[in-house]
Amino acid sequence: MGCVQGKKASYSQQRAHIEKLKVENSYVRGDFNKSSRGGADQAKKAANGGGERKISRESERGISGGRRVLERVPVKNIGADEMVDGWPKWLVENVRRDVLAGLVPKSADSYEKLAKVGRGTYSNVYKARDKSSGKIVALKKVRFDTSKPESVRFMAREIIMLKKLDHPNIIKLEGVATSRMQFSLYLVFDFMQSDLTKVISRPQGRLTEPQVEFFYLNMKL
Ligand SMILES: Nc1ncnc2c1ncn2[C@@H]1O[C@H](COP(=O)(O)OP(=O)(O)OP(=O)(O)O)[C@@H](O)[C@H]1O
Repeated sequence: MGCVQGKKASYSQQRAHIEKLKVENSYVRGDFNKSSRGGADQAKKAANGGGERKISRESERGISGGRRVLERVPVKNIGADEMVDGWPKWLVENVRRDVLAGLVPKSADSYEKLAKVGRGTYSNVYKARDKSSGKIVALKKVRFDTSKPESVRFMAREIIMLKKLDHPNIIKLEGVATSRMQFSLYLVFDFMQSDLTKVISRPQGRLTEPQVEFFYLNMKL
């Protein structure tokens, strides 16, 4: 086992590599609750004919004399996305047709958000109910730094892979929903009641050896 692990990149190495790729491809890092609220406010404003506003973020520009030089740069206008066939224009213009093939564009308004259940490095995850079917799903909100083609294509690759993956141990991508916030999308997944982190940190204490073996084998399958 040790030899196998020695040859392959560890989970944390793989994870670090993915995080690096996301940074390089303009995913937006961190908690964007405030921005999300801003987005909702802006959507309301837009609905009222209130127009757009610029938001800015601190971006690392370089290191000078050992100190990080931060610059406030305008990132994007928040307002309604221009839509093409139900999808945001910036999305259809930057991904291959097959990425969205078979996906029916839904709006985030088709879901009732019930609770925020998790936070990824570049996303917030919500438990939500599909208003038409009543199904409980997980909405993973991914936001992009800008509408840079490479950031959208990076996400498109993720969608292509998720669409292909069909395995009982891999959570299924149900669809993609559009957001009221510009340059932002929801990936819609089956809702999982628990995950390995919750299982490991359960109040009953450490897992037994057979349980560890069970989870290990399932991860390898
Ligand atoms: N399908 C789901 N059902 C229930 N909870 C989920 C689901 N997907 C993610 N979560 C919750 O959200 C948390 C963060 O999600 P995830 O692990 O996918 O983030 P990540 O891979 O770090 O995301 P990012 O793409 O932003 O890097 C998970 O630890 C889990 O608690």
